[in-house]
Amino acid sequence: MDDPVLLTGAGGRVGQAILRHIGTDYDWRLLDREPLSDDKIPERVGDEAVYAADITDREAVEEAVAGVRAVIHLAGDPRPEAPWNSVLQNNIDGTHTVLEAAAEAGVEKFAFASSNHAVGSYETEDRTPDMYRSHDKFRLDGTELPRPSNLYGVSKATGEILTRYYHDEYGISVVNVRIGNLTEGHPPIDYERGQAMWLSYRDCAHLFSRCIEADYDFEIVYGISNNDRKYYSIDRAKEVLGFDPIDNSAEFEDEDGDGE
Ligand SMILES: NC(=O)C1=CN([C@@H]2O[C@H](COP(=O)(O)OP(=O)(O)OC[C@H]3O[C@@H](n4cnc5c(N)ncnc54)[C@H](O)[C@@H]3O)[C@@H](O)[C@H]2O)C=CC1
Ligand SMILES: O=C1O[C@H](COP(=O)(O)O)[C@@H](O)[C@H](O)[C@H]1O
Repeated sequence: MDDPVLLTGAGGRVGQAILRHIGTDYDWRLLDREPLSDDKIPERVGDEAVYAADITDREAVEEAVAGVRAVIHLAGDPRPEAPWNSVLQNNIDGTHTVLEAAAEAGVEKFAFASSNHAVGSYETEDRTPDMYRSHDKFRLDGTELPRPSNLYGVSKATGEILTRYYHDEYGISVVNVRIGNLTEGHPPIDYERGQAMWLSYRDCAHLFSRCIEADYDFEIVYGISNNDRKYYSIDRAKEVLGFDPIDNSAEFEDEDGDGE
């Protein structure tokens, strides 16, 4: 098997979506500040590959990243309403620490869990709710500047800028995945925005496996399923990563199917 892949934030929702679907495909190193219970760890992953550490702990991160070929960096405060102190420490300082350690260790690929909230302010009053509906043609495609909708979004946009610097300065291949709304089993109910940016668990795992496998330089892509409703283009993820999502929130629409 190839060199290991480090997954930070392995115990969370995105981490578990990945491990449930592709947990046996890679030689994982798993890092989370919370101890991982046995049911969260794929069978083949031994204790020596599991790190209970904070991503701001440079020494611990250096140990976890030594000899890995790729990093999927998820650890952080995921709350859209998270206060500045928390996003500064967990999302900005933490991401900086992981990038520093990865660059120093000569990691080849780095996938960063960015967010829809990095661009949430494109959802202006005059565009919504139409942009959440399948007839609407408005699309963000990853070439636009960030327009964060909260301080959490600011921290994710800052993470993207940090990855840009580490790509340009150290040559590490980077893909920023602006993840939509990961919900298990079915899209969010009675929440059009969430349905438009739904990412199913299996599509999420497939997308991050493509981030490990594909060749790229620096990318910003959107991570949503193959939804009829959408305001994020997934063309770039398809083209560069070979992303081929199979779920679609329209399959769960109400009976009249009016998309509203
Ligand atoms: N779930 C979603 O729909 C979306 C998630 N994201 C991003 O994906 C990433 C993962 O999100 P979720 O799995 O939903 O969150 P989660 O809260 O379920 O998982 C995050 C994990 O990271 C760990 N963690 C947090 N801060 C840490 C630190 N300083 N050091 C070490 N471990 C730390 C937590 O213990 C937790 O297990 C986050 O960066 C989030 O911003 C982005 C967009 C949408
Ligand atoms: O970045 C994130 O986005 C999702 C979706 O945002 P929401 O405002 O529509 O709920 C959110 O659920 C997740 O916690 C967050 O990390």
